[in-house]
Amino acid sequence: MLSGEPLKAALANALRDADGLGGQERRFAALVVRELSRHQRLLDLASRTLGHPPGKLGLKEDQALVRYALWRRLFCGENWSRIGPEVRLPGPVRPRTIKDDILQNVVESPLSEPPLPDSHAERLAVRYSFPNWLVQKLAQAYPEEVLEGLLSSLDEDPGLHFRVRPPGTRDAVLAALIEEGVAAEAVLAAPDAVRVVDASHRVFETRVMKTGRLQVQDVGSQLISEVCRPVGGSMTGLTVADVCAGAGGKTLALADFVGPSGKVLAGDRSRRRLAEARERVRHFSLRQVAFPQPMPLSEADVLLIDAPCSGTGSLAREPDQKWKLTAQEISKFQTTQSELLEEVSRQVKHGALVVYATCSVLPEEDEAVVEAFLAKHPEFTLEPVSDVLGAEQSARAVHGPYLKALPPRVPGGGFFAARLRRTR
Ligand SMILES: C[S@@+](CC[C@H](N)C(=O)[O-])C[C@H]1O[C@@H](n2cnc3c(N)ncnc32)[C@H](O)[C@@H]1O
Repeated sequence: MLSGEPLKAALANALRDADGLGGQERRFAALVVRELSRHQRLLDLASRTLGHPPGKLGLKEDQALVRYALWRRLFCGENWSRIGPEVRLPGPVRPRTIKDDILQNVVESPLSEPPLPDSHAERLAVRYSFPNWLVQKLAQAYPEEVLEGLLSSLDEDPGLHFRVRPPGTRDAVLAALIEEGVAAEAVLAAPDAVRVVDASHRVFETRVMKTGRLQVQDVGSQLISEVCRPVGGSMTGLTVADVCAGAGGKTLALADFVGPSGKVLAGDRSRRRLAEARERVRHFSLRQVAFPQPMPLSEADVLLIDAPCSGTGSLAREPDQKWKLTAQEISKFQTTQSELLEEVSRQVKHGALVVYATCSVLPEEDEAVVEAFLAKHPEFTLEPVSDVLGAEQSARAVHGPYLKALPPRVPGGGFFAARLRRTR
């Protein structure tokens, strides 16, 4: 976990091998690991002002312990006046060289205000624990009030959101959840989105969940499937190609939209992710989904390119990516995105709709890719996403012709989508 592999995978591996941990302990461990990565910059600054600069601590484990103690102190809102038993415990599973009196000092010494950087962007980067270069990029893209809301949302646990199935049954699903004693509410930013208020995870044990009436899915991600709809709304019977289906998150929604008389063709470069998608499709018994190789793209009425991207809109869920991403990688993503759009567009039939989408909040992977494509392809026309979104969703998530679902107005992660129609 401390060796630099993606946190999500490292955590899944570590928890799989951790015999003897109960569900609550597993959830706590996962929460803490994400929190320490999320607030890393601020925690390390506090550690430095207390005289324990991160680089000077003996082991990575020591640094993790100091971060943990400071996280409890700064973020847990309790009277944290002594080292907690979970930190003090010795043992082979927790190697460390740091002494208890140093940890005691970390949790007891008065914390002075650190000197604030001169630049506004850098102050935000410290406050919300982001690298400077990334905040500088975002500051060029967003006005100040949007920027601060976005950074503060991406610096918080986004919580769990669900999509109700079949589409349009939100009230009935909410009532059924309440009947089973799980408090949940509608999220107005997407027509089928709900948030479970009850933090106990009991929702996963409900009949509602077990009968396939809920799918875990971010609200902005749900909006991407919504903008694949034709004007007028109904996708029943259409053929949709989900070109970058990954583990099938949007494939399931698209399959629900087209219904048994329609077809979803799902593909992805990664066999492993596609195997997960197959499994989920089987779980939900969606016979309208096929995984043809190669994909017959010219048959599709709608093609979704949910492109590989920097994931800057998902940093609240995968906070370690803040520290791993580089500006060079972002420009590589941009190249891949443009190439994918080119490749797919060559095979699109006349009248078909291409939806280009990302979970990036950086215009260089979003509008810039679309605008460069349109400049070279007069046979495609940009259609406003507001043509197919309801008034509530448009008010929250539309920016010009594009879908720009940004937290906190749309809770969860940040997402982008554009509708490109082949008109010639
Ligand atoms: C943003 S993820 C897709 C998420 C997925 N649609 C969902 O809703 O869960 C992007 C996907 O693009 C895939 N990918 C990358 N390059 C590709 C290519 N050239 N052709 C097809 N898929 C590609 C990656 O393997 C990854 O699964």
